Amino acid sequence: MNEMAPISREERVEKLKGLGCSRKRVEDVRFTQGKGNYVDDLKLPGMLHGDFVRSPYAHARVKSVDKSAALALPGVVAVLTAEDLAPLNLHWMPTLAGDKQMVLADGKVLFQGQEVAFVVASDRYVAADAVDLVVVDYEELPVVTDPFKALQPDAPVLREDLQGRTSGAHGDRRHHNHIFLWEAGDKAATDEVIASADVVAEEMVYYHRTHPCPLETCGCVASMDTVNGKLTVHGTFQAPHVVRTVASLLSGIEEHKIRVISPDIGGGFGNKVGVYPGYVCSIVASIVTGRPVKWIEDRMENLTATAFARDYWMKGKIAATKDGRITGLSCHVTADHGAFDACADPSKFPAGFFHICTGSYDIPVAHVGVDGVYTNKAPGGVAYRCSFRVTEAAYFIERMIEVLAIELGMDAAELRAKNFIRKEQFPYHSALGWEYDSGDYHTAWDKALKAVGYADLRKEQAERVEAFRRGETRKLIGIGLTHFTEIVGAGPVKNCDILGMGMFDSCEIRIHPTGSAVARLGTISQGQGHATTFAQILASEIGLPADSITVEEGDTDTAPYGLGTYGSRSTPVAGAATAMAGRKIRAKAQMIAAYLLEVHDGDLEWDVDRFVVKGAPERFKTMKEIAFASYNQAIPGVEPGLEAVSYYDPPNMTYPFGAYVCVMEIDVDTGVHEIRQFYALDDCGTRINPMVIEGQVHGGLTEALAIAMGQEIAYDEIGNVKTGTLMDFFLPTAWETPHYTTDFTETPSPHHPIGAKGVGESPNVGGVPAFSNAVHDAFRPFGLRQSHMPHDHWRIWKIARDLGLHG
Ligand code: PCD
Ligand SMILES: [Cu+]
Repeated sequence: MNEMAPISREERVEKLKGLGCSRKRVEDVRFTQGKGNYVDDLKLPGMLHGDFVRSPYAHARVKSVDKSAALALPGVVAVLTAEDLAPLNLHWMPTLAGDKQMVLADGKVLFQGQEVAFVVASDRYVAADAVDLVVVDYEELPVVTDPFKALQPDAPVLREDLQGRTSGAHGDRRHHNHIFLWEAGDKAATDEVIASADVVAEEMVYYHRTHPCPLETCGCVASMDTVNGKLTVHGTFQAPHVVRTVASLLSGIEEHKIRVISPDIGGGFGNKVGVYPGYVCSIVASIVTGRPVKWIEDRMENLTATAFARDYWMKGKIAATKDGRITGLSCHVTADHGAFDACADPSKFPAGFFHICTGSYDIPVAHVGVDGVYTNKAPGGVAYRCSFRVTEAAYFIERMIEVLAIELGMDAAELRAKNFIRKEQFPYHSALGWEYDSGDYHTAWDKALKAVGYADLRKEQAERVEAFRRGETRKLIGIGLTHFTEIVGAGPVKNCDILGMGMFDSCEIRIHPTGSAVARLGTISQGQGHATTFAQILASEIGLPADSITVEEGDTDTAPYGLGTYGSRSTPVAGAATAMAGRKIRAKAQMIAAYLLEVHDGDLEWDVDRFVVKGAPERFKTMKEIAFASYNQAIPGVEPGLEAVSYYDPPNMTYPFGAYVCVMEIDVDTGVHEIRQFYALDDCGTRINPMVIEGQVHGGLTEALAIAMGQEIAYDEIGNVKTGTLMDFFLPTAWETPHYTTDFTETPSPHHPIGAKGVGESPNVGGVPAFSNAVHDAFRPFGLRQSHMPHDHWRIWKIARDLGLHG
């Protein structure tokens, strides 16, 4: 009797664990029990191991490579150099930015750690020993690590392969180390406003070079089945389908004969978007030897040779009226791209989406110009938890606002509120060409200031300064404010492509007869929890419990084509595809239900997990019943089965935003800081899983803490990487990580089928300026305007010293 008792509507909703539910992450059962399956766990019969000979020099001519001693070592199967790859035309490869990059040193090396030869051996240790036996004769060349010096007339020529070329993939080159000048906005109008403004604040804002440093380094296993002609590559790929297409174009192997699999990934953070020489060499080595070849980086290789992030010198001018209305903004960026332009940005945007740098403010005119420059540093320029240079943009504008507030003698919170784009201005067209889809900045800002007790904090800070001046304390208080606007979810295809591949995404759903399902997407989780959250979107759309839906990603033989996961695009693009595919399922289910209930389609309405006859609630068919009928009952005019696929090209990007406040205590004598409070309000539109969002925010804030307070990839004058190990490269642990208070407002995206915006990147975009502004704010009463990150203890101590605070 009891099991037949109808359950309430609320109970049915709850059972689905759909949108808005803090459903526990289904992935964690395997991750917390050591059952994850990462690329280095893969062991194939007869598998060989590859390892690189790397350049110790940042710039040198390679006069000869002698591999005889290495080849003589028992267990060594092959040693590849550029000469071996040249006949296959694989000694250079295209980069994501329209440049090309050496796979193995071809005549010279251009950065420390560059790949010179690839040793293949029966085990990893033999390979490493053989690396030491390869004798390379180098002739050192002058090194440039400073992008400004690289542009001087007498700077050494880095890219001899480009000599005489006056234009590149992104237009004119005006110097042998110049890559491009990219511009947006109205220069003449901006210059005019700045020239005649009441107040102009000018500053050089540097966002230093850093590195995503995922816990799992990059790697792959390439396996050529010479009998069937099929190549399988397992690897740490954030965009498996793109890797397949590129591998096909480069190797000439037909795309259906290539299978790319991203297994579990131990963090990506943008580091695993690009194509690395290790992938190409492993594939070639597998084809040559007919055996599987594994290549896995060590930590130093990852930090010194794979994609770095940032390295933007941003010279800004911001103009305002006396009472604090911003009237114009200009920015010129000198962007250090390293030895090859391998930035991961949509083709049309060599500076990514940097021109979101007007931020959350209604700025009538603006102009940006970005000069890309070659130096003797590692190539890359990936996101690292920012969609395509948005972190740089947010840091720039949030610093400029602070500097302007100093210039105006105005409170920085008030200055922000005065210039926010107002709610009724959305959709808002920015001076640099974006259409912000939605936002409600004042509500978020007021909520944040109220939550932290802003007025009281300012009072406490002022009292502390007085006490400091009286010699009663050596600690200052800094209040770091940030209001950021993100831009995530590339496409649309008409604006955004990578190597000509349009940035849509996809979802394919197959409902099984008993009412469970599998959904496959073109994206790939690296820890974000897609298997949990995408099932929730679907549960709400099709009325089957999330627990009955398996989400699969990362196998190009089974998943529909998609552009992968980075730039917080999975929710805005693949998440939308998931909802749309779900709606197709529901449309077919409605036809089936109408037949079963002997009514017209239009007489049915959807109710949580079933179709109900309007006005007759006792007559319904559940999704589970419909699924069974779809396979097992002949329905006139309807094909058997219940499947759908959606390829979704978003009409616009989504614009998440947030308001962050960091309260920091700084010891003037030691430079040691303590974060007393960190409040983060995020608005990512409709929230799929609040717990996953909170986890994303905690992770992103901790990366922001790292970047702002200590993490950097630093070079000395001759191009040695000074921070190539975790002894020197700051990676915060629970010890350094403060407590975070998270909060939210919910402003749905008007164009996304469920109103969701991305969130994964936001905490980094907003976090870095919040931490950095707190440091600056502590010393503001003593005359500090701008000081470069990272703010490690030594640099903070130096600020205090330079301001004369050490007595
Ligand atoms: N509204 C909403 C949104 C979102 N979400 C969720 O959250 C997450 C995220 O999302 P998104 O934002 O969309 O993103 P995606 O695409 O998925 O991802 C990406 C990101 O993600 C982040 N996070 C993370 N986490 C982890 N764990 N790991 C990793 O690696 C990572 N990474 C990082 C990065 S860096 Mo780049 O690449 O740089 O560009 S970008 C990035 C997922 O799960 C989702 O679903 C929800 O729930 N809701
Ligand atoms: Cu990004």
